[in-house]
Amino acid sequence: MNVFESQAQAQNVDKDRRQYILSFVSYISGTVILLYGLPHLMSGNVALASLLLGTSLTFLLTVAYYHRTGDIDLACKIEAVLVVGFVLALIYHGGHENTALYWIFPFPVILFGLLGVRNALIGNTLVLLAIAVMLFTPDWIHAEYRPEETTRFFASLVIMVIAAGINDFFRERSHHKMSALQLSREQQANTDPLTRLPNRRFIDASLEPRLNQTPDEFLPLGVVMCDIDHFKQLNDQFGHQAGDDVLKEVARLFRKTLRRQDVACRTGGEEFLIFLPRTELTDVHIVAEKVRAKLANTVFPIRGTPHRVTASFGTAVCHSSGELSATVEYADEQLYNAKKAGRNRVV
Ligand SMILES: Nc1nc2c(ncn2[C@@H]2O[C@H](COP(=O)(O)OP(=O)(O)OP(=O)(O)O)[C@@H](O)[C@H]2O)c(=O)[nH]1
Repeated sequence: MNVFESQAQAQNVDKDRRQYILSFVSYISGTVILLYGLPHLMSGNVALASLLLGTSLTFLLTVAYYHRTGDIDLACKIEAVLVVGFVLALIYHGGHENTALYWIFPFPVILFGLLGVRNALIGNTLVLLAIAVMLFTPDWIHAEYRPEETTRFFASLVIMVIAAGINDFFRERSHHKMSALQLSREQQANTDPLTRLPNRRFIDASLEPRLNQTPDEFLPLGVVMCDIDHFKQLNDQFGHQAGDDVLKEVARLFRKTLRRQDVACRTGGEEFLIFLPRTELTDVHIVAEKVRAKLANTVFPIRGTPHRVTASFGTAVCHSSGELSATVEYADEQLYNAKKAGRNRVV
């Protein structure tokens, strides 16, 4: 399990941005192109009307495809291909009274929004090359542009692509920096500074929301509550620093013993909660027993003398996303029973 969620949240923010651009291109541009195309249909300009109405329809179909599948990457790629096709076809045709060149400017910017800096730069460069070929070999195209118009248009389009590329490059870079900063803040807030394990806040801020979002990834969720035995005595006898060293060593043992998808959190002084995704009670017991035995057999050198530390464990299993708190409470009760029954055991 990815313990910290900020990376995924940053990706969601970026996905939202691309979704807005896709919707803007599809709904706004699609509608404008449709309204622009209808009069040409009425006036019998079939070629231009088909180009405009066909583009408008395919824009709307692409956004419908996205709403059906949720596949933003593919939807943006399809939309980008349509944008490029529309631009080239419009330049070829010339549009209404050969005014096509005036309508092209927004589209390189749209490509940056849909594809990201790298892919949009490649796409825009190819489009520029294709436009250059079309404009500077006028015999190949249907439209008739004035030579001075094509040169100025092309120069300003190149500047536009460069400006949009620079703008998007720095926007993307600051987005990455901000998400890295957010990730590090989130990690700090959700991490116990002594043991570097996730803390109680992590459970509320990250684990529980994820359990609610994707319960199948977790359920049945094994819960083990663990509490070091006679820790006060150890602190009193050897000092707080020795107690801290033991806590760090216990955290290290958890990391070494548990699976990658399991999460051990430090929830209180000498109290830990271990979450075992997709684990039934029998296996929860086996894991807790393995941790218990490993801890009991570990020798802690405290002030130069070997020392042994034990812990008690309470186990439970969460079968539905709404039951997490109740399951943790039950594991706590089981821990109490383990303490009552003599400590250094799993109940
Ligand atoms: N070194 C150290 N000690 C801590 C920390 N947090 C809590 N403690 C100590 O942990 C001890 C917990 O003691 P108790 O709750 O009485 O539990 P216990 O002595 O382990 O007894 P049982 O749980 O019944 O076996 C207290 O002395 C706390 O001061 C910490 O971060 N570092």
